[in-house]
Amino acid sequence: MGWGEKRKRKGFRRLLHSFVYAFQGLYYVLRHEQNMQIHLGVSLLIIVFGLMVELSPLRWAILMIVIGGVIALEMVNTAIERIVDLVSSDFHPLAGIAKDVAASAVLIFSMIAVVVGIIIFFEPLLQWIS
Ligand SMILES: Nc1ncnc2c1ncn2[C@@H]1O[C@H](COP(=O)(O)OP(=O)(O)OP(=O)(O)O)[C@@H](O)[C@H]1O
Repeated sequence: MGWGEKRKRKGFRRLLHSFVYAFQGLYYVLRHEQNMQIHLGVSLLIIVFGLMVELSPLRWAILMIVIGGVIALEMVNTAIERIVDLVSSDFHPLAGIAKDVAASAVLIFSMIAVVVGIIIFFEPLLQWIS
């Protein structure tokens, strides 16, 4: 079956394959991207910390959105890096700009995630200590 035929698949099989491809992407970034391993490690620590201080459901929801945002953005960054490498294996200023801008998107969101994390944990941490 050619690539064009595969793309025409419909229904449940297509849905199943979409999940398989998505998990292949997840496996790839987990294996090859050090930043992703760091994000995931930090996220797991924060989740354990959240369980310790017994965050409220609303605080959990915000925390999950922020953690998911950082991880998803890191994946989009990796995808952009690979596409840039595919279309421009030579040095090119535009290739550099594309990678730098994608990386700064992760940076900005990560910095905001830290601020949101401080806001979320501040009160529960004070109560946990006292
Ligand atoms: N083809 C290119 N042309 C010009 N500059 C590039 C090119 N490729 C990378 N760069 C510059 O080098 C920086 C690092 O690129 P690289 O592909 O190593 O990204 P990285 O974030 O280190 O990737 P990884 O997460 O896979 O280690 C880019 O942000 C960009 O400034």
